[in-house]
Amino acid sequence: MSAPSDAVDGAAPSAAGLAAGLIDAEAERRRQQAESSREVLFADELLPGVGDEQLSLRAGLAAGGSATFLTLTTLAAMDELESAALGILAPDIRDAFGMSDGAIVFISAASGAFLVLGALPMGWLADRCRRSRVIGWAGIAFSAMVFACGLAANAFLFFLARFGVGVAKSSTLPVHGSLNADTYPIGVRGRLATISAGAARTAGALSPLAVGGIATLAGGDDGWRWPFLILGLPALLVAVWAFRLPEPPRGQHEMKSVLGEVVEDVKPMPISIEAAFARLMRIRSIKSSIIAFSALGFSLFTGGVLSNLWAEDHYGMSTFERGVWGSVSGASLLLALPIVGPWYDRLYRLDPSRALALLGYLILPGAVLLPIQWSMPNGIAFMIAGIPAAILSSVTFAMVGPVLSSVVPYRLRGLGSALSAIYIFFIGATGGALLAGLISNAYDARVAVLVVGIPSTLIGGLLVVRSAGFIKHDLSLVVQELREELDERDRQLQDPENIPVLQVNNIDFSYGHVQTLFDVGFEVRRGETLALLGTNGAGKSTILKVVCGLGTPSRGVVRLGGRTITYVSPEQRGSYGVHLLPGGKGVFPGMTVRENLEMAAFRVRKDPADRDRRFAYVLDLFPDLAGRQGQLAGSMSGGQQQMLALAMVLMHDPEVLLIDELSLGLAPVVVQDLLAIIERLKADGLTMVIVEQSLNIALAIADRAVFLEKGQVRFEGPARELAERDDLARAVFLGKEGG
Ligand SMILES: Nc1ncnc2c1ncn2[C@@H]1O[C@H](COP(=O)(O)OP(=O)(O)OP(=O)(O)O)[C@@H](O)[C@H]1O
Repeated sequence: MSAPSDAVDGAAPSAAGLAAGLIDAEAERRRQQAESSREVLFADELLPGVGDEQLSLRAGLAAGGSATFLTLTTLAAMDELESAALGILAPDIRDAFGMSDGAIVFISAASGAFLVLGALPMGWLADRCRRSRVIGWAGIAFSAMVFACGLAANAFLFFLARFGVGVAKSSTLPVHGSLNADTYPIGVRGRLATISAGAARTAGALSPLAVGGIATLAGGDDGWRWPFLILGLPALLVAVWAFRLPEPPRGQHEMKSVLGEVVEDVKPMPISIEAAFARLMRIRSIKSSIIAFSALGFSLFTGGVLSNLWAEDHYGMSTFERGVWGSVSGASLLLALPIVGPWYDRLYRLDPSRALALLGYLILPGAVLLPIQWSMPNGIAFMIAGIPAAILSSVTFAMVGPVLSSVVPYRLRGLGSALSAIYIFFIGATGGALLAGLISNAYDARVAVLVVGIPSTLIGGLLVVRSAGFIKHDLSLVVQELREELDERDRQLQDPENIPVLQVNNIDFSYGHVQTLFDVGFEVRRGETLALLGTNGAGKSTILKVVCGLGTPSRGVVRLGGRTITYVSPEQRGSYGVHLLPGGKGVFPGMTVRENLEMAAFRVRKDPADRDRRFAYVLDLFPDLAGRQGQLAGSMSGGQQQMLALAMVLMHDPEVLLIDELSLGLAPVVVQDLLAIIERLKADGLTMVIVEQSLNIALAIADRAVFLEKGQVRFEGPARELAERDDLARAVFLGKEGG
């Protein structure tokens, strides 16, 4: 039941009846929304990577060639070696530069924040450029900055060098993750991630020995510099080799698993970071796991440094002793990784939600293990007791990559990983470092670890378990999107002359938590005028926002001339010819008509011939405005201002013109003038989508109509057929103005 249809029936509903109706309608909307957010559209075996044949590691590696994996793993191992070096050398660097505990904890963990600065551009590059090049250049920068750490003359220069290392390292998560996911089949992602983490850990485990050994051998106050100076060279060699790695088609393994073939987008449209992030944060399994892993980051990143400081200050352990125990801890993780990787891959093939839940259950015991470790009576017991918690958190962190690769839309892999890097390292690592640094300075390292570590482990574990409940739904959306792409590709191949100018397919859209569009879809052909009709609040204006890029849908695709523009920015869509005339006042009232039009011609200010052509066209179309060019826009009538707003949007020479509320609030005589102009635009071949409250006006101008109710399409077809649908037509305002 809805208020508008009651009103049309002519019955005067009571206030209580209206309120009950609204409550019912809201309850129905919530039910529909809850259903659509968990609904699994396809059987398990149709989801990417689920129910596939078991794949041996060797076959998986052979499918993409082992060079990529080996190179990326070596680079990741060097990252880890370098990070571990910092943890081990922290007390020496602190003493060399006369810093406090808080300062060295902050500098070590703040690489996380520096890493975030690079993550966005790296993710953006990963989604649009050849990834091997990005990896090569980032590797070169990394080796240079590591070298600079060893040469730093004071604490500030050391801080700057750490900044450089952090930014250079930021390619690891977005670019390596994206390249690995597109190079190797889904069935081996868990194992590859654990091998990579294992190699990194081996480097990390050897690092304390190597780093401690080199620093002790070099001796003196400056011994800590040598490990940095020596590491720079091999990092440089691997980076140069990385330029030679092959570039696989994006999303190829999801496509092979779901469609049996690869549909390659050869000239993809540029992706807007804002749209990508908006879309990603609407995918619930991604959002929950990203927040979960950032909560975990609070304890994971500061834990190592604080343990080392505590071991030296409280138990009097030397650099070498700490190094040995760090190596033992790292080595014991290696025993766990070969179990978890295959376990994850097997579970994922059977049921992805169980694979994700497994990770959550592995995180939770850490909340009990931490206080046990930090209550140990001596250094050796302390180091041994820390091993189980370190293993569990590191194992689950190794799986961030495979989890994200499975649910992030393949076009957004780089930015998806960048988003998680921002959350994990900026909020998790830096937030954790600041908090732990403050608490450590005010109390001690133990209080810092317990206050920060226990809640973050609990929150992280529970959120990962929660995200397991959404993953099948989210994977089924991946399938739907891939199938839609294949159908579209086939359609374009069969009938290349007949590609619609605008396509809106399977769109879901929410304002915050309130979903307003449900599976909306329609097409507009070149030169066609489509009317969007519906009751108040049905979602008509929202559709226009989605088409012009002011809103990012949580599902579905928008295409312009057959090319996907779902993640393209509004400005860029404007340059491709999609323009919106918003409802309400669309002019600058304090400027003259001429100045308003000049503002609209800003884009072509450097091309006087084109600018003059547009002026001539618009002034010819609106002779009344031609005579009022010196008049202030605000002093004109509502109808004249609407004409000026239309003239301004036409100055952009649109290919698709979207008009919100064409006739709302205008006098009948003005509406007649407007309709004459719309007729002329139609005759000139302009494609238009017009939101219109009046059925009569819609019938007068539109070739086809889409009727919406409560965010769903109830009718799509020739406008005159809508007039014959009594049930729908009654719900629309029968236009006072037009007719
Ligand atoms: N910025 C916003 N934030 C939150 N909710 C919004 C926002 N804009 C619109 N809505 C809600 O979204 C739903 C669809 O609104 P929309 O404006 O798209 O409908 P419409 O069909 O154009 O209606 P009308 O003809 O009344 O403008 C409505 O329930 C509206 O209240």
